[in-house]
This record gives sequence, C-alpha cells and structure tokens, in this order.
Amino acid sequence: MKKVVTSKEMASLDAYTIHDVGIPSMVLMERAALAVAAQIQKISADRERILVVCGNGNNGGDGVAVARLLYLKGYHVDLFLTGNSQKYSAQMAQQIQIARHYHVPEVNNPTWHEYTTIVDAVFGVGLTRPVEGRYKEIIQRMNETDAKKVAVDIPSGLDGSTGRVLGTAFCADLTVTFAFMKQGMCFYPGRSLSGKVVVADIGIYDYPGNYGRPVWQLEREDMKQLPQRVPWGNKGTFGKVLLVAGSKGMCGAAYFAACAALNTGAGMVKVQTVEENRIPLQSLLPEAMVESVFSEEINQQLLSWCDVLVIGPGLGCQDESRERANWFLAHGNQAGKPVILDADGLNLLSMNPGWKRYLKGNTVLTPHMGEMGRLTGLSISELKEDPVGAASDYAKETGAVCVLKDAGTVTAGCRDEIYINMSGNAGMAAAGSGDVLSGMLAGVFCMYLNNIKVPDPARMAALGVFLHGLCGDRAADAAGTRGMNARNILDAIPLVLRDFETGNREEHYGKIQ
Ligand SMILES: NC(=O)C1=CN([C@@H]2O[C@H](COP(=O)(O)OP(=O)(O)OC[C@H]3O[C@@H](n4cnc5c(N)ncnc54)[C@H](OP(=O)(O)O)[C@@H]3O)[C@@H](O)[C@H]2O)[C@@H](O)CC1
Ligand SMILES: Nc1ncnc2c1ncn2[C@@H]1O[C@H](COP(=O)(O)OP(=O)(O)O)[C@@H](O)[C@H]1O
Ligand SMILES: [K+]
Repeated sequence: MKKVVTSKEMASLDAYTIHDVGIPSMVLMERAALAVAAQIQKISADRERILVVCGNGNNGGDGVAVARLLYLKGYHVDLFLTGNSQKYSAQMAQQIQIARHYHVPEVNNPTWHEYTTIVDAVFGVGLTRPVEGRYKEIIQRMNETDAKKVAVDIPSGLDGSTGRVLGTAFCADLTVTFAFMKQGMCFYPGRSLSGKVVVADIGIYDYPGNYGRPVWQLEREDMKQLPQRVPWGNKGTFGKVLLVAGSKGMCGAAYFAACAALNTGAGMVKVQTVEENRIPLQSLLPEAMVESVFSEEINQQLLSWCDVLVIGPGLGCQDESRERANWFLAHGNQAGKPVILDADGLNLLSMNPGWKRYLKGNTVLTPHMGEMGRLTGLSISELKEDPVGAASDYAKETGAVCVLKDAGTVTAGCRDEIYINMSGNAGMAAAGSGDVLSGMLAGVFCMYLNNIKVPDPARMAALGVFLHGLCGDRAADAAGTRGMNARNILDAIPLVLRDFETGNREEHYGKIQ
C-alpha cells in the first residue's frame, strides 16, 4: 500500500522533516537528485545528450543537482536555467554555485532536437497558478522533442492535488517522485502525463501530526491480505449472497452481479427478481437460485438466509422496484448485514433521501459520477475537481462507504480511510462492468466471514475495487481494450484470484507436488 499526498501535504511533510526532524534541505535535495540521476542512468546510454530544464524554486534546485551528478559521471549534460536569478530559492542559488564550481555546461537557447533525454525541473509541487508566457512556450518545446522525457517530482504544469493541467504541462515518460505518490498523478490527465512513476525514498517520512486525510493506493502485494479459503469449509461457510436485482427486460445486470459474486468465491447466490427473469437467469447461471415472490414471509426467509446483500443492478426505478429496494435496504441494515447498494438502488436513494437513515458503516454505495451527481446535487465537473473530497464528504454524511467509480475510483469510509484505485483500464468503460463490481464486492465481503480479523468495510471495498481493476486488466490482455466486455471481466476473476491463491496455498500447506 502506498501513501498518496496532495501538494499541500507534501509541503508540510518537507517542512516538518527540515524544521522538526532537522534534516537540512540540501541533504534532502541531494538524495532527491541522486534518485533521479540513478533512474536516468538506467535509461540513457553514455553518449546520449541530456538537457536539464530548471525553474526558480527547489524543483529547479533538484534539476541543477541532477545535472551536476550526471556531468560528474561523464554524461553530456547541459543546464538550461529558465528563470530570473533574482527569484531563485536559497537552495536553487546554492545548487547553481556548486554546479558552476564543477563547470557544468549551461545553455541559454537550447537546440532542442539535439537532445536524447530532457529532464523537467521547471515546477514541482510548488506550482500555484497557471503556467503562462515564456514558461508555457518552454514546456511546449520540451514536449515537441522526440527525446525521452523525465520529470523531477511531478510533471511541470500538473496540479499535484487534482491531476488537472494548469495552463500547460510536461508530458513525461518517467516521473521520479519524492517520498510519496502525489494525488494529482493518480487522476487523469495527470496520470497519463506522469508516465511510469518511481517513488524514491529521500528521507522524508510520515509524521504523527494530522495534516489531512490519509489516502492510500493499493498494490498487488496487498492482495495477499485476502483470506485463504479455509480447508474445512462447505458452501455455507463461504458466504450466501442475496441479490435484489433485475426487472422486466433487465436481466443481464442481475446475471453479471450474481456470476461475479460466485466467481469471487461466494458459496451460494440467490437472486430476488421478477418472474420473467427466472428462465434466462437459470439458463445463464444454473448455479444461482431465483426467487420471484415478494412477500413479507419470503423476504424474511431470504434475509435470514443471506450473509451479504446486493441491491440495485438492473432493478429499475418503478414503484415495484422501489418497494423491493426499500424492504431489503431497511431490513438488511436492521439485521446488521452488509449491503452493497448499486445502480438503480442508488437512483432510488436519490429519489428517496429519507432512505439515508438505513445506511450504516457496512453499507457500500457504488455510484459512478452520474449517480453521484444525482445523490449529491453536484455537477460532474465539480465532482471531478475533487473526487477524494466528494467521496469522503458523502461517506461522512451518510455513515456508509462510498465507492465513487471513475477511471480512478475513490473509496472512502466514514472513518477517514481513503483509497484511490489505479488498476483497470478504459476497456472497462462498457455496460456491465459496474454490475460485475457490485457482485465482486459481495464476494470479497464473503471472504472475510470466517476470518478472525475483519478489516474496516472501506478497506474490504477498496480491495474489491482493486481486484475488479486487475480482472479488467487481465480481460484487456485477452481481448484488448476495444473488444473486451463485462463477460471477459467475469472470466478473468478466477484467473486473477488463482494467482494470489497459489502463493497462499504453498505458504500454508507447503509446495503442492
Ligand atoms: N522543501 C525541500 O527542501 C525539498 C523540496 N524538493 C523539491 O522542491 C520542490 C518544491 O519546491 P518549491 O516549493 O520551491 O516549489 P517549485 O515546485 O520549485 O515551484 C516554485 C517556484 O515556481 C514559481 N512558480 C510557481 N507557479 C508558477 C507559475 N505558474 N509560473 C511561473 N512561476 C511559478 C514560484 O515563483 P513565485 O510563485 O514565488 O513567483 C517559485 O519560484 C518539490 O517538488 C521537489 O522537487 C526536494 O528537493 C526535496 C526537498
Ligand atoms: N478508464 C477506466 N479505467 C479504469 N476503470 C474504469 C474506466 N472506465 C470505467 N472503469 C470502471 O468500470 C466500472 C464501470 O461501472 P459503471 O459505470 O457502473 O458501468 P455499468 O453501469 O455500465 O456497469 C467502474 O468500476 C469503473 O471504475
Ligand atoms: K518537474
């Protein structure tokens, strides 16, 4: 799990390390420059020509130090100091003095096409306003070259908190970022502009003070947290999922969610749906049971049978759908069962705000941007401006976990734990992917039924979101991002889970012959 910080938080961490811990700024800068130089050495052959473009601040200071380190290693490096010497930060001025001592070459008007690597040290996390004028022109020239492009800390022009471009931005192949992943590099377009990201340890660590909300990015390694399947279990042990899903003419969503729950390892699945969906569902997914009677007695039986509920995929918003959602949401939460509320379940929630009283810490809401707009009254552009804030505010307001789905899905619980998801791809922007997610989330909740240590529901939801993206990536490997569909994601679930299972099995039972 990697910590993710905003520009403002990074500035506080820098200041804390320098002033409270006592590590001099020049020491941090040297470590930062060493990390960048090491990465450049990996991608640049000896004879290549490197141009390091520096601004006035400490990001520029890093760049000057990088140029010096590479020059002293024998690289053909030129420094291009773009700013006004009157405005140099103290460290930048000191770095220039050191570089001049070693006669690192400087150019004022670079012949751009001669360079094979361009290093961007114009602006870092200190960018405060849109890039204009001469800086804009320089960044555009840097982007136009065919050289390999390396950004120091963050591509210049990128807002380190939102991922938005401020005026114009450097488009990097590689970004060497310091201490922590920056939030603006997790969201598009920042994520595309950053290229490959290496997070370098430069001696800045977390501190116990509260400088903001902790935000995390899950990694493959974290999937090892998923509990292994207990060897003594039966189908009841592994969880019973009830899906309140599907309406007349909307059977597919119920199928995707039900199949996803089974493929993620749930022991049994029942679908509460309309009679019209019985035959198609049972033909498509004979493993699932179907119930179409909606009565107090049958509903109570379904509820006491299940461990986890999914309410909403393909449910529709008509009166009869509203009654179904209302009954199972109200009673499900009263019974203390985890509820995944998705799709029309969320649309019904926005039409019936009184339902918020049914939401609890183990309710997971999975709105995409459109659904979130209906729930909160915010526009999509407002939501995209600060998805972390939007998800976390809504989680706090409702007391539920909010999974705000997008290319970088944000999962927030009401206890301030926030996750930004980086798995998945544009092939998942296709009908049915969201239904698969809701079923997978139920499957992940089922995995923890027999576990002594049950993580916070927000963590379980974030693991499900990450897993969903990994399955999307596996589906894209098989079918490409254009041709893949929700069924490819369903097919990928067992394969992806198997990767993590093999390790577990060997760890627990020794190598299987
Ligand atoms: N703290 C440390 O010791 C460490 C910091 N480290 C490094 O420092 C970076 C942060 O450095 P930083 O805070 O100096 O800010 P930075 O990103 O260089 O930009 C500020 C400069 O840009 C200018 N400027 C801003 N916007 C502008 C615009 N639109 N158009 C034009 N100018 C604009 C601004 O000018 P001003 O606003 O004052 O006019 C100022 O001159 C960080 O990313 C990392 O690389 C590491 O070495 C580790 C140790
Ligand atoms: N470009 C993308 N990169 C990564 N994940 C994506 C991308 N586009 C969509 N997704 C994921 O695919 C799913 C789409 O869900 P949703 O919008 O509810 O679709 P549907 O309702 O059609 O099933 C979400 O989990 C979302 O995060
Ligand atoms: K930069």
